[in-house]
Amino acid sequence: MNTMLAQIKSLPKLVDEIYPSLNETVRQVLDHELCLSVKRLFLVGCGDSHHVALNTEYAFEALAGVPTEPMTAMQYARYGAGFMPSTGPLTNLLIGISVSGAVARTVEALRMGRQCGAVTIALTATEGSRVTQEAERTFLAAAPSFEEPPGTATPGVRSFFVNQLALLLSAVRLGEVRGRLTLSEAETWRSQIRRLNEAVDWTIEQSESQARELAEAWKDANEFVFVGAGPNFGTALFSAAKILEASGDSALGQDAEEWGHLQYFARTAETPTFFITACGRDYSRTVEAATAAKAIGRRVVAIAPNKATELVGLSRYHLPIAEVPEVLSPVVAAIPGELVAAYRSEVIGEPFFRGFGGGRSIEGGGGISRIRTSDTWEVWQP
Ligand SMILES: O=P(O)(O)OC[C@H]1O[C@](O)(CO)[C@@H](O)[C@@H]1O
Repeated sequence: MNTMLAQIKSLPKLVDEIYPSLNETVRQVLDHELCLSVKRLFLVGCGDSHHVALNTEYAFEALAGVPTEPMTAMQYARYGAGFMPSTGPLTNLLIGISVSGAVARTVEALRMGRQCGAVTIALTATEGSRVTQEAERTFLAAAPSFEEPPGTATPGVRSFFVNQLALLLSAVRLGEVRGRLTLSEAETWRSQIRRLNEAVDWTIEQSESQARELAEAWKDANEFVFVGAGPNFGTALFSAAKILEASGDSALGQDAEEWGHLQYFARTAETPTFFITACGRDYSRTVEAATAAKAIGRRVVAIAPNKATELVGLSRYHLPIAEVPEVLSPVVAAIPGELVAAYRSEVIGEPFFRGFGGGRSIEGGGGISRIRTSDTWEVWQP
């Protein structure tokens, strides 16, 4: 049984299961006083929890009008927190994102943010976890548990999806209370978020067979590149992360402009290169980059809506995503990469996370990599 595929296919129902409680929690955590006073927002986390911050920066800026900085937990904790502008109480808002609530660097980021005067919120699936002890407020957002054979570790897609919805609803809430959105505009955004279940369902149905075919046809590939911009730069990083976790292949997420400055010069001609776009502000540059990629022999794939005819025309495979506003598009755009990763692992017979062998260990969330027990700033500070 491919548990990653099963998780992907559970996503449309997950919207129905969690939407009402998420919406309620957003209202409680983001009260009027905070919504009105905040001047800037820092979104921090590690891995998928960093990618979701990149996915939603655009929503906070466009829908809520709040300047937003998505940062890795490391960058914020050690190089950001101490340099936030001193604009007074309740003006710097820090949301530390950690599904497990136990990742040391995100705990440290929340601690440093609080010490430096930010309002701190822990967005987590784990009640009572370390991040909740560090932050002033907790935003609990958990996917209902998913039946899996005992001892199975599956690359996470459900928790990431829940966090995408939680942050998009937070952006709408901020926009509504701050008067950036009218009540009826806010309701329209909420109902579009609510209906993402249909868009996700459609995307899975339309892209699954192409994802499987591509995984079988390109067994020989030993590297995968995902390219995206704006909110879908995070999708590119996340898609590469799923390949690394699922099949262990070298995989890279890159910005659509940066690709032309860097990967364009990579020696291996036929690297599968996936261009992810919702046909938004990025589209003209994405088509230019894909044109160049095709010209130098890359195996080009489009992860895009059907209306992306120019991009699709350049591509060997098209994994269609539903047409939704660009600001919401990472919710659907993450699906094809997840499907490719799930099938790639199956086709080459590679266990998820390398079965945590070769010196790796699952306990402590990564064992020797010390993602949960790493020394924090106070311990090593000179
Ligand atoms: O959201 P969390 O629990 O802080 O985890 C962050 C990252 O660390 C891992 O749990 C393990 O590397 C990833 O799955 C995740 O992307």
